[in-house]
Amino acid sequence: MSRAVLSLGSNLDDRLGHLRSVVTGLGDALVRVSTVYETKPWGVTDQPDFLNAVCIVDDPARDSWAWLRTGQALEQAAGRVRELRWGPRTLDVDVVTVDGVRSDDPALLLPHPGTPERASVLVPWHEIEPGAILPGHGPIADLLAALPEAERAGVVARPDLRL
Ligand SMILES: Nc1ncnc2c1ncn2[C@@H]1O[C@H](COP(=O)(O)OP(=O)(O)OP(=O)(O)O)[C@@H](O)[C@H]1O
Ligand SMILES: Nc1nc2c(c(=O)[nH]1)N=C(CO)CN2
Repeated sequence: MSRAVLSLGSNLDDRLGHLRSVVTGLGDALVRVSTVYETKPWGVTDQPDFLNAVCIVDDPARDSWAWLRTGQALEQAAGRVRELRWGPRTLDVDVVTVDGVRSDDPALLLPHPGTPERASVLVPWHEIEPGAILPGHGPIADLLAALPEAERAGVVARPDLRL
């Protein structure tokens, strides 16, 4: 196991700087990274807009748990404090998929269960891997097409913000 899709989000402090810290921290494991998107918050809607991006990573030495630990270490380095569920955060790194792995361990749910409903994940992922399949759910192009137009409209590319 080695290849993973990670979703990145930030809506506090230096949002772009936090996303950049992930790109830097992943180093040679980074294969591809999407454009940065400005997105309307889902879940808790009374909070600042997010910057979101998705990246593909590859490292034969890391399994799915190692990708989770990598994400958590990057969150900690960005000063993340766990407060409200779905609330504001300096940096959120979710493991979306790792190869075809399925896991129902609450500490590492794979694929990440929020993915089919989240335009903030599907839009950037589709940009860098249009033919991707979400294990157990099918082509991400179909998941994206099934979302309400308002959800997709809340995800706006920010090509002026370079990772
Ligand atoms: N695929 C996954 N990626 C990241 N964390 C996961 C995953 N599956 C389970 N978790 C667990 O979720 C917890 C972190 O949740 P977090 O506070 O980031 O949730 P959230 O970002 O508010 O909500 P959501 O998980 O719906 O995006 C951690 O304890 C982690 O072990
Ligand atoms: N648009 C958007 N909304 C969110 C996000 C996120 O990354 N993007 N993350 C959340 C916490 O998990 C809650 N809400």
